[in-house]
Amino acid sequence: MSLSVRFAHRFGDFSLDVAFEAPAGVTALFGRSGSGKTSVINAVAGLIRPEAGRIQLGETVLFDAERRIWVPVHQRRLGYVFQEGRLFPHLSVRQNLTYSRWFAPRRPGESFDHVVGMLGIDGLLERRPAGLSGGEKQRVAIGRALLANPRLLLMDEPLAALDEERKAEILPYLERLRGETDIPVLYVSHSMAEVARLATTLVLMDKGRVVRSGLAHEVLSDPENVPALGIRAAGASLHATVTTQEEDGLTRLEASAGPLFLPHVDAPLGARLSIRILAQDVILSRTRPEGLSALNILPATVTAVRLGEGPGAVIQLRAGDDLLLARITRRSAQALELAPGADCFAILKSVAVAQSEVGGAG
Ligand SMILES: Nc1ncnc2c1ncn2[C@@H]1O[C@H](COP(=O)(O)OP(=O)(O)OP(=O)(O)O)[C@@H](O)[C@H]1O
Repeated sequence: MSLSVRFAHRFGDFSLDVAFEAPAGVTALFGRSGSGKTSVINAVAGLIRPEAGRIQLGETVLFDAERRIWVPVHQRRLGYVFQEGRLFPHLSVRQNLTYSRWFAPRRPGESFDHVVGMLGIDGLLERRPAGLSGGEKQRVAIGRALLANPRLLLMDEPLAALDEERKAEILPYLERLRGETDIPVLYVSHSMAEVARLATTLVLMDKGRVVRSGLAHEVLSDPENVPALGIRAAGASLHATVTTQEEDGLTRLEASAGPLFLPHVDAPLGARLSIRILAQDVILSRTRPEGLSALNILPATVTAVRLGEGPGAVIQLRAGDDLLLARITRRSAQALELAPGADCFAILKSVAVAQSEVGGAG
């Protein structure tokens, strides 16, 4: 099932005019604060009624300004997960999870045991929300939303209230959800690390407009999108398989361009991972460097060069089957004669890759 969104709306001076498709999988809405992400979620949820446009989920038209169609919130069959879990404090986890089923249509949906197992909340069922950690509460909130048998899941900054440790604990469950459900998930976040890990589709927003949308890995690895993403957040993902846990604490992985050594990655041998490499953590050389402390040196070919307004340049490279981005100076780009087709070596410092940047390949 796919969600199709096209609408325009005005709040005072702020005008929102957006169009995008969200297929099954996780569609992340990404953009600066005030770019209109929550307003898009609210229009899809039926909390604001846009002035013009059309919103359709599968065969169901939720809103059509011209045909005066407007399905009210409670009939849209949406699951909504907010920043705070908003669980009922007086009910147990089990009662919180089953509560929404009273209102869900009597249709075979996600089974209770499946959802509880997928989110790892089997051990919490008899507890009250007050005794749960923030990450556990969010997992219960996601479970409750799924058990209402929704046709679309809306998640507005679901991890923003959690510390890094709790975020890291919950991300693998969201990756599982992405793999196991066939309903579209609209996911608002302003954390690029989260978006890069979870999104299958990415909608980049700026000042009430969609700047770019498409497959997440394509949008993220396109140097032309770097200004919209922010230079510090720019980067692309390498796919690699865990091959050895080494004695000195490093994990060896095999990417299609060659071996990679990262600080210990907690994943079984054979696991297929997606590793986000920030553009600012990649150094380029035209010849294979020797006597260098960096362990990760991948042969690559330049596929695109984007010279910035200032002294910087962003280079897109193909390394095996993956695309990488490197942020270097314009001066180095010229000195190294980096142009599409040029062969070079991408040098990645292994300690630069944070654990939060390593996720399951979706
Ligand atoms: N009901 C409303 N009335 C007036 N203005 C509104 C209303 N809802 C949103 N806006 C304005 O629309 C703009 C976009 O807000 P929105 O919350 O959608 O952005 P956002 O990208 O989700 O931001 P953030 O990341 O800070 O949550 C803001 O300028 C906001 O003040």
